[in-house]
Amino acid sequence: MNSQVEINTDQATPAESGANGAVLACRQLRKSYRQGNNELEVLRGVELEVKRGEKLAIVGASGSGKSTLLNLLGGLDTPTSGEVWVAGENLASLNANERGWLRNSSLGFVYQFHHLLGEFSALENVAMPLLIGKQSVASAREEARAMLQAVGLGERLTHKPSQLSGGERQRVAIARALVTRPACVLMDEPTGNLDRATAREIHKLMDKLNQEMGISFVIVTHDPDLAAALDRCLHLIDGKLERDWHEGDRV
Ligand SMILES: Nc1ncnc2c1ncn2[C@@H]1O[C@H](COP(=O)(O)OP(=O)(O)OP(=O)(O)O)[C@@H](O)[C@H]1O
Repeated sequence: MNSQVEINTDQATPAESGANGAVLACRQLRKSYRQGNNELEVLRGVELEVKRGEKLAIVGASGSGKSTLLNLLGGLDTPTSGEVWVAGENLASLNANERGWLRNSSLGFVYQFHHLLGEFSALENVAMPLLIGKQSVASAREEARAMLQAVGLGERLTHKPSQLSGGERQRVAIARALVTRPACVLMDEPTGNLDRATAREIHKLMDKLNQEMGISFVIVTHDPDLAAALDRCLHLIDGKLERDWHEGDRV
């Protein structure tokens, strides 16, 4: 992996922070699913504030609601009640277009399975969010190339996802999430599908990009090593976020 590539930090300023310097926050967030006559209350008043540059782990048992929470924080789903604030904007106060724009400009997403577009090259996949953001093709390709170099894939620009290894595909997904210089990247089990050595490489890369670009990370993970290596680790228990009692005063 090429760690020598310089990222232009002049352009790396994350989107405006919200109140209290939070790039992402939620208040009294609740989410229930209706199944026939039954109501499944998954989130029961989640409170969260993610500061600029902070790396946060969310852990919890299978089915505790971690992906549900991440989807609400990313504006991909709507809460039953409560508020989500992204870069100082209350998502509920925006229309669908405005929400889409804010999502594209302020947030990045990385999932366990990369969700790259199979018919496009690595370069085209990474350039896509910039093109959606109405950037010119030439500058979108240039920034995508620089970001792929930053994640050590400068030699793989024209490869399609099927021509890349699992770790390389995940690095393309990370490059795609970071290329818009978002305030915060939301990750759902980003290395859950990779072997330990590759996962460790990806974790080091996330650290490097976090330090160089000041981007915040919210990472849902079952990996205790990754959770312990981040700034904070919160447990989703009974529909609420609780600090990790292993973390002492770090929360
Ligand atoms: N669209 C839906 N309709 C009904 N129930 C749902 C829906 N989405 C999720 N659930 C339920 O909500 C609960 C939380 O699901 P979620 O995927 O958020 O859990 P998770 O903590 O991410 O789990 P895992 O660690 O296994 O991925 C589960 O019991 C799930 O069955």
